[in-house]
Amino acid sequence: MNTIVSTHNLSKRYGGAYRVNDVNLTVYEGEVYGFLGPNGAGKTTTLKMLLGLAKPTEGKVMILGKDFYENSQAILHQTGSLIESPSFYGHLTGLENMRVMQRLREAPDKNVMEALHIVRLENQKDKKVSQYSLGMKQRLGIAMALLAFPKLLVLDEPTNGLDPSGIGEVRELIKSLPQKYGMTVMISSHLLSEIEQIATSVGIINDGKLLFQGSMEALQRRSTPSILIKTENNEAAAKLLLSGGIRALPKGEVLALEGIDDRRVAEANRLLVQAGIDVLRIEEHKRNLESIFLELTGKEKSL
Ligand SMILES: Nc1ncnc2c1ncn2[C@@H]1O[C@H](COP(=O)(O)OP(=O)(O)OP(=O)(O)O)[C@@H](O)[C@H]1O
Repeated sequence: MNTIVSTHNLSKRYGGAYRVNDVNLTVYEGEVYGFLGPNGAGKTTTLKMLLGLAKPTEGKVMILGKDFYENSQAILHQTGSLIESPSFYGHLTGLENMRVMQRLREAPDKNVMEALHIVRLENQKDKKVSQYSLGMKQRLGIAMALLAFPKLLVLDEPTNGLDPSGIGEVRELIKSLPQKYGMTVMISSHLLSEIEQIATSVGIINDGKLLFQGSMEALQRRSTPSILIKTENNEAAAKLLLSGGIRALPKGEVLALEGIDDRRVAEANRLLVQAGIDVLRIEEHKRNLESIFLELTGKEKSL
């Protein structure tokens, strides 16, 4: 697998504090990489550094196999992005705005209509952008990012301001880009549910630090349920189970057995009963991705 983006100890300090701290990202070709974190985690700052919109305090950015800061012109030519709110000429139509961008990006004529078609703005293309809704503006921003049909597309919270049907459309659009156009997509969001539905890989950032990076499957694997057992003597039970190779961690009134299958649950139960320790309760505690995310970020309230 080709690496399209990698960062090495990427850091950014604003004032006295590190807002992005030693971040090592790896994004492979053809992925939709979800960059997830609560508000203020450092997503936008990281994405800006990938695109030369903010200067790293420390660290290195490699894009398409080259050092970004030594090859920024060539790399930006193969990159499309939408960072924070898109800016437009309100007195011009959607199409005219696209034409301005087309000239800047030296993109072929046919791309303009194709990009407008992808974001479903063909029928609104002759309206002035000042009369566009927020969702239409967001879609025009995505069309502009798509205009050169770049190898790498970077979208910062692209569904912001969209209504539920708009969110669904943009989600489907993003998911189709790797297959249809060979693009690699990075998309940031503070919503786990959104990333879960779009991304094939995930990076989770909080307080400037990358807490998890891997495939969506790897993240989902961490959500195996734990088994909670309550006995009449948890301390003795934990010792006994450990001697049988089963780790049981005390959690309040119960013992938690992480990541074990049904057979091992039966074995644990048998061990306890045979040793004369009454088992009062066995229950399954399902951990969902939300709880893993909260555990990683420790930010329950901001979600
Ligand atoms: N130009 C700047 N000057 C000073 N501090 C900044 C600047 N830009 C960002 N920060 C700070 O850096 C931290 C990370 O901000 P950033 O915008 O990267 O977060 P984020 O994860 O994108 O969150 P959000 O979803 O709210 O935009 C915040 O504490 C923010 O206040």
